Amino acid sequence: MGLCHGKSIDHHLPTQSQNPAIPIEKDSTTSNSHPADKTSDIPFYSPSPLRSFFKNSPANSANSSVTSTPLRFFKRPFPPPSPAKHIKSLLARRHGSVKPNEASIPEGHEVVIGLDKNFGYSNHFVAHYELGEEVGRGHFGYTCLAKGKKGNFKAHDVAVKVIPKSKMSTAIAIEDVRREVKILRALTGHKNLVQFYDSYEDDDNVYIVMELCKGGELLDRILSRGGKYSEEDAKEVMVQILSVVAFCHLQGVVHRDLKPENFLYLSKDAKSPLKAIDFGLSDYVKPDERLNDIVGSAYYVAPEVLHRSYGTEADMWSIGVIAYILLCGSRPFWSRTESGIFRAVLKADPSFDEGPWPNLSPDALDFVKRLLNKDYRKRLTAAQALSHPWLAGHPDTKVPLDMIVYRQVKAYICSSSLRRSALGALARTLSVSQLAYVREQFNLLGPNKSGYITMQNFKTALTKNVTEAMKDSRVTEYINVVSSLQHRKMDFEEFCASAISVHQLVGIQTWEEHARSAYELFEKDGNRPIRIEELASELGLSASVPVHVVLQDWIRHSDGKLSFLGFVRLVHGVSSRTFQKA
Ligand SMILES: Nc1ncnc2c1ncn2[C@@H]1O[C@H](COP(=O)(O)OP(=O)(O)OP(=O)(O)O)[C@@H](O)[C@H]1O
Ligand SMILES: [Ca+2]
Ligand SMILES: [Ca+2]
Repeated sequence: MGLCHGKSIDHHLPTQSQNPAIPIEKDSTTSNSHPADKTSDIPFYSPSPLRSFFKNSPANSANSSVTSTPLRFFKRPFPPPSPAKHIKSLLARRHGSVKPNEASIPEGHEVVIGLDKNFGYSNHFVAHYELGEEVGRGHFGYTCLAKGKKGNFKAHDVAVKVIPKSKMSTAIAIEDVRREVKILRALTGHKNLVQFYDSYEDDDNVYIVMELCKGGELLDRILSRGGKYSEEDAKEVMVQILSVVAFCHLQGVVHRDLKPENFLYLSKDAKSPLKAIDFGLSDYVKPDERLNDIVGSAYYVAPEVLHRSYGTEADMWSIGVIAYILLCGSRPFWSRTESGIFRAVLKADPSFDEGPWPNLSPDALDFVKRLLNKDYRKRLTAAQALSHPWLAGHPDTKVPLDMIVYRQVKAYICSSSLRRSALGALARTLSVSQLAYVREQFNLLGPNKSGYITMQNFKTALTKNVTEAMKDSRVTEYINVVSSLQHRKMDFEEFCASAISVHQLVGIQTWEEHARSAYELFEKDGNRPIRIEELASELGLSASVPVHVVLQDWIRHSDGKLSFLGFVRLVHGVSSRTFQKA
């Protein structure tokens, strides 16, 4: 669990102004000298031994003379954040009385009565594997090398994450481990996801056996380059992260702890694939569902997670933070204390003024900004991010099906004819390149020879992508219910109107122009005189809404047709709840 205690870049990036020649390795001065850093002298927080793989690498030695580390690294030292205040208490609630500095207490120290710590996994770990040296540690688990003794894995090297049962002192902590194994087991078959092999248990531990990643953490590579990537190298990383996250989201799984420590390279090779690990905080989420528990790592946590209402978009924020770090080498939201970081996440805009941002491509800037949008509705989804012009030309970019499209289309079908025609006008203002992602999604849905799709196509397309996780997350069930409601055909033009997200369009620079030209088109063949009562009923507003008050500006007094404001509000989509909230 990486809440605020994950290894931070601070531990490893000494400030050049203090000591320009310090190679990037474990920095004992920063980690031990700061009084707030209670984690620094804890065995669980020592840097992963995998770092030693890098010690003699050319990238690492070259780094000792790095001069291009961005300004923010020079200006102030990066003491680790102080232990969490309110978030720390949430962590404690989740994991009982476990405090970071108790993380290495021998098994059996905490006696918790009444918790069922039987997972139903095989008891024969020792018969199957020979445990070797430790290769990494996290908050509640440590990972060892192991060799198979028999069966398919005989003489094969694997990684085993060992999670001591003594650390599972609440039902939630036990459930987290159960879910971690279940999700890892279910999410098979993506090349950027660590391959799960098996799970075991004995009286003391749970053992998760998986593919061994020998290439170290992404964090190590970032550090070994002085924290800055060229755009091309950053793209390489981003495409892989987005690809696996788009896959998880389609399966109805939100990772909730995306950070450079949780991506490992399979080998030390420069071209090695990157693998997502650590599904310890992951959860299932249906397309319309909102989660509310605050989990994650402080630097990477999305604002809506702190507001306790979030979905898969929270992962996209974390990816935005990773992208920002890759491209400029410093964190977008930084403070000395954890509560300060949260304040920054909620209120501050990341800086794009200092070097190297002015020299980066406008596409790179736009990409990062559209991930670090505080309004989760305006943020890119993983599939959209893969279609973003910054990555679109990349050879490994393969855009998968995006559940947001399903959500949009469903909302469109349930909308009034007035709104559908307004959305149609808006879609007609978008260029072919702006609609490239919608076109890709349409093709993925497999239109028939005449170029039409129905909701049934969503079901068929999803079935092609189904894993156990999709069943566990009940995404399939959700699709089944809705597809039985609607069999209407839709051509590409109508699909565009239905699939575009107005909230996301508002986030682009040219929104105002689109809205104006769409209104002109709507004026020509969609706008008509409408009474307030009729409008209210088209919008499906309940009787409790004072329609003459809230809708009066929606109608143009000169001719009784929809005003520009009414048009804009209409395309956003409204419900009685919108007005009750206002
Ligand atoms: N498949 C693997 N191959 C090699 N090393 C691994 C593997 N899985 C995990 N590790 C190492 O073990 C470390 C801890 O694993 P993991 O992040 O899953 O543990 P955790 O206790 O859940 O961590 P956290 O404190 O971030 O929640 C990783 O950071 C990594 O260095
Ligand atoms: Ca974890
Ligand atoms: Ca981890």
